[in-house]
Amino acid sequence: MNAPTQSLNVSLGARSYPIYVGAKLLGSSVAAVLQQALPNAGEQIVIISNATVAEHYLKTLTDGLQAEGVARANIFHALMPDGESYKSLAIYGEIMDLLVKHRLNRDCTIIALGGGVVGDMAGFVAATWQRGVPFIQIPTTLLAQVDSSVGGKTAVNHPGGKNLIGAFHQPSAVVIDIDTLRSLPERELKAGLAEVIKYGVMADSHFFAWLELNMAKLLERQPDALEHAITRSCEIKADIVAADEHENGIRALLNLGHTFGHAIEAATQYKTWLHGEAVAAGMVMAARLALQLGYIEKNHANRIETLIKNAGLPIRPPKNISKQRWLELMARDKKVKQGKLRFILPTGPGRANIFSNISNEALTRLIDTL
Ligand SMILES: NC(=O)c1ccc[n+]([C@@H]2O[C@H](COP(=O)([O-])OP(=O)(O)OC[C@H]3O[C@@H](n4cnc5c(N)ncnc54)[C@H](O)[C@@H]3O)[C@@H](O)[C@H]2O)c1
Ligand SMILES: O=C(O)C(=O)C[C@@H](O)[C@H](O)[C@H](O)COP(=O)(O)O
Ligand SMILES: [Zn+2]
Repeated sequence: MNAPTQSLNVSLGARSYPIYVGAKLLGSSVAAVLQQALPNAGEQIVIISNATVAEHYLKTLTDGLQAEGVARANIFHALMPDGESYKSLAIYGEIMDLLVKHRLNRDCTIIALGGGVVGDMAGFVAATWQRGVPFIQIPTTLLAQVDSSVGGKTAVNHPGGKNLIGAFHQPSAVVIDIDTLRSLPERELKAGLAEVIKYGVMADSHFFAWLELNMAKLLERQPDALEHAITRSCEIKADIVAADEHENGIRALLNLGHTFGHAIEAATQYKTWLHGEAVAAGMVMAARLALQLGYIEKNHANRIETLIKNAGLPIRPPKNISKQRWLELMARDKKVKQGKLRFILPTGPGRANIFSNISNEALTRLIDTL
C-alpha cells in the first residue's frame, strides 16, 4: 500500500505535514497516508463527520481503512448535527461524552471528514482530548479544501463571537479528494470561492488575474481548474502558516474580509449567511474602505468587487445591522490589540496590509455608503 504522491508540505519543523490533492483519494489512500503520517498510532480511530457528509463518504472511507488492514483498529463514528450553529460548546461536550463512553486512549487518531465546521470541531476535540491527540483532515467542501483544513486553527463559536474558544493544533496530514466536490451544493461551492479569491487579493496578483479568466470553469467544476485553484490556495496558506504559525504577524493577512464577515455571521446568529458569503461581503467592504482611505485605486476596488460578484457571491452586507451594532460586534474580533481594532486592507493587486489606525468615523462613513 503506497501513499499517494504528496502535493505540498506545511513546513513546521517536527510538526510538518503533507497535503495531498487529487482524485479518488478517499478509499485506501487514506489508510496509506495514516500509516505513513502516524506509524506509531494506536488501534482506535474516531471519524468525526455529520449525517450529510456521512451519507456520501463515510462508507468509502471506513471500507478503505479496513481493506488496508487498519481494520485492527476500532473505528468509531461521531456524527454531529449539520450547520454552523452546531460548532458549539454543547456539541463539543457531546462528542467528548462519546469519547469517554468508548474509552478512547491517548494514542487514538481523530479523522475529520467534512467541511470547515466538522474540521474546526474535530480539530478542537483532537487538541483537547487528553491534552491533545493527532488528527487527519479530510475536507469535503471547497472552503475546507482551500482553507480550514490547513494551518491548525481549531475552534468552536460562542454566542458572543465567532471561534472564540479554540486552540492551535496542526493536523498530521491533509487529504483533499476533489471528487467529493461533485456532491457539494452550488451555494457551498460559491462560498468556498470567497476564500480562494481572498488569496488572489492578498497574496498573488497572477492568481487573481487567473481567477478573473477562469471563474466560469470553476463554477462549472472543471477538475483541472479546481485542482489548480485548490493547490495554489493551499500553497499560499502553507507558506504563510510556516512563516507565522500562531498569527503574531503576517498570518493575520489571511483574515482579509473577516472582521466584517465575522460580524455579519454573529449578527445573523450563524444561521442565514454562510461563512464564505460573509467573507465575500467583508472583502468588498475592506476594498471600499481601502479606496476611501486612498490605499488602492478605484479600478482595483472595482476588480475585486466584480470578481466576487462573478463568483455569485454577495457584495453587500445585510442592511439591518445598525452602526452601533457593527462597532460592538467588530470589537470582539481576535485581532483587537490594546483595545484597537485592526483591519486587513488590500494595498494593491496581490497585496494587503494590517492597519490599526482606522477611525470610527471612517468606519461609519463606510457603513453609510453601503
Ligand atoms: N480553521 C480555519 O482556518 C478556517 C478557515 C476558514 C473557515 N473556517 C470555518 O469553516 C466553517 C465553514 O466551513 P464550510 O464552508 O466548509 O461549511 P460546512 O462545514 O458547514 O459545510 C457546508 C455544507 O456542506 C455540506 N457538505 C460538506 N461536504 C459536502 C459534500 N462533499 N457534498 C455535499 N455536501 C457537503 C455540509 O454538511 C454543510 O451542510 C466556518 O465555521 C468557518 O469559521 C475555518
Ligand atoms: O487560517 C487563518 O489564519 C485564517 O484566518 C483563515 C480564515 O479563513 C478562517 O476563517 C479563520 O478561522 C479565522 O480565524 P479567526 O482567528 O479570525 O477566528
Ligand atoms: Zn475564513
